[in-house]
Amino acid sequence: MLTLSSKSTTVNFNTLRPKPFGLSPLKHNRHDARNLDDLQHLLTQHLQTSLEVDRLFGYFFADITGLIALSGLSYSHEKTDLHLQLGSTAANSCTFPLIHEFESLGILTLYQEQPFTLQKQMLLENLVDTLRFPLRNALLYRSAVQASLKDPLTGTGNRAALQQSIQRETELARRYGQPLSLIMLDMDHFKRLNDEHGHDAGDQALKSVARLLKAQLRNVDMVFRFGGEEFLLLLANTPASAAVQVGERVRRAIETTPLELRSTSVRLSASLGCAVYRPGESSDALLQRADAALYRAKQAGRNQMQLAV
Ligand SMILES: Nc1nc2c(ncn2[C@@H]2O[C@H](COP(=O)(O)OP(=O)(O)OP(=O)(O)O)[C@@H](O)[C@H]2O)c(=O)[nH]1
Repeated sequence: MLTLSSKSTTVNFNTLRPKPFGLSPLKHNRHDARNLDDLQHLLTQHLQTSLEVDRLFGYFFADITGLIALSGLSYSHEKTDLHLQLGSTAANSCTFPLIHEFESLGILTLYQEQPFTLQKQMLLENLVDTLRFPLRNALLYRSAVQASLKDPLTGTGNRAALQQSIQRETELARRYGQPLSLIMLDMDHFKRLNDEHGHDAGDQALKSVARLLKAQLRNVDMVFRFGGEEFLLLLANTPASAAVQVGERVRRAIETTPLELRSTSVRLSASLGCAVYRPGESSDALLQRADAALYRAKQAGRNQMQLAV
């Protein structure tokens, strides 16, 4: 069911659908009415050409604002934390919960300076309807892509995601001369934890550490599970001095957050190696330097961070 609510009204369009476009100026003008058909046709065609959510809304907004005055739109899909806005917000808004077979595809809000007439709301509802199937497909595609880049146990990025991100971030750091730091983190004595408390306890420890890492970092920092009990933190726009602080914060958070198991509580620790990107060096070389620093941290007694040379 598609329902629409505006600032002051809530309209169920299942009951209103048979009504034609009504008394708006569009109704009296064959040219405009033809354009509306064209618009619906054009929209349907455009929306078939992309599986990317932001592009779909880009086409949608560009196409309908060619005929209908709107200031902007916003779209949010809470389930996937997807939010986007095009144009600008305005005094009046019209909100469309997008639903496909009982599944929420998100909420679309359209903005304009003038109040929305009922006719305009109905017209927009018809146009919004063209989004439903393309949007459903785009959301499915997006979640498949995201799943393929996530480590299923910890929800952090996986190795494939790391490859993409590190290429992009080193390229950006090189082009804009911004500092980029990379921290490689390896849990200490993880084999012992598995051996003494079982593999499930080891898995719980990895999940707990992933949570701690995410909690300690900024939104723009990236966390990846690099190997079994190894994580990688990619800190964009972060020089060595700040990376050292981040590393120490993370190390301390792990050290001071014991893993609570059913019958006991286990202390955890991790060793870290940090390398700061040198303009022109390959991502592999950067990773190798972080790895060498991590090795030194292990050699020096664990539960510490070493900076790469
Ligand atoms: N529970 C669990 N254990 C894992 C996973 N991936 C790797 N491991 C275990 O992590 C352990 C890593 O052992 P080692 O490489 O010897 O390292 P360590 O025992 O942490 O020793 P140091 O790194 O030298 O402190 C192995 O026993 C792996 O089986 C996982 O997904 N879950």
